[in-house]
Amino acid sequence: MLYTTKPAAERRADFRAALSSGTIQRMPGAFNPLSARLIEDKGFEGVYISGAVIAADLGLPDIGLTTLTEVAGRAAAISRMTSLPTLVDADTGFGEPMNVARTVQELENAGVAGLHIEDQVNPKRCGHLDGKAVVGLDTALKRIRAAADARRDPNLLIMARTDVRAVEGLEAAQNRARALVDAGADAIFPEAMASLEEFAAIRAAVDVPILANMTEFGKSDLFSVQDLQDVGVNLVIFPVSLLRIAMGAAERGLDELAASGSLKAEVPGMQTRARLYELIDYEGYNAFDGSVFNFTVPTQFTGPTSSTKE
Ligand SMILES: C[C@](O)(C(=O)O)[C@H](CC(=O)O)C(=O)O
Ligand SMILES: [Mg+2]
Repeated sequence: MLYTTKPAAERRADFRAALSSGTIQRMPGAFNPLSARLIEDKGFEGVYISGAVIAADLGLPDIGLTTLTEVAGRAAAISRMTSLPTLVDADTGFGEPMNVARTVQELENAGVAGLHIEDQVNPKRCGHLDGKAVVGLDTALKRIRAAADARRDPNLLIMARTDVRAVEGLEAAQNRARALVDAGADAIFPEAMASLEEFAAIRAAVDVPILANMTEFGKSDLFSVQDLQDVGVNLVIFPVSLLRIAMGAAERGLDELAASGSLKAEVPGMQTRARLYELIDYEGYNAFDGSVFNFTVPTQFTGPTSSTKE
């Protein structure tokens, strides 16, 4: 009930340990707080909180229009739903290095295990689109130094994302990754890698954990978790995937409703009422107050609640 009882400090310590375990950490992006619950229930190791998803959810393009308050609110709402570590996308840090310091403290307050700050200029864009621009090395390093100095929990993971690969090439990305680690980055997110060999090159350049971004319709092929682990990647995100899947299903459902006037044909593909209540732990609330769950869920169409569980 009311979800995680594990303090954020413990989730951060867990994340640090997992990243040095040698086993790749799989972090699908939660497109809302409830989907974080699903990610945990299905046995994944962590939850990603995507800036692109927060923006899309607000009906905005992912070009740095969302505010720190919106991102921190969403990060808190998702982080409280899971005992897994959460990693949040802090875009360019929401301003100058001083703003980056405040960003880190607000996101730390939100209970995340880690955050990433990128070296794009503002207005930024999806890292897998053409026409990006990056800030100079000096500004990029200042952002990361400010971030590392601002945290109060030493286990809060400060990840530096570099978008340099698509702008200046792989060698420049390796050099920038090294400099970002020297400036205090605990991990590196090399954006828009073109191949597994490129991930291996970043792996060879730094000795901190590295992330692979398996976003669909982007510049990287969708490598398997095993392939990424084999080239030394420590965590992989599927940032927008669940939103894309859910929106795809919503479109198909609306088409069906418009065409036939009923959603009856869609019901077998829907999450059942019983499964929804299981995920939100309705019964846990009932144990607290017996008057909240004094009904039975109709069995019509409910099916097994955990049919996909092992
Ligand atoms: C990872 C990312 O920063 C995000 O906001 O989720 C995006 C994902 C996307 O737009 O596909 C990115 O810039 O790669
Ligand atoms: Mg982003």
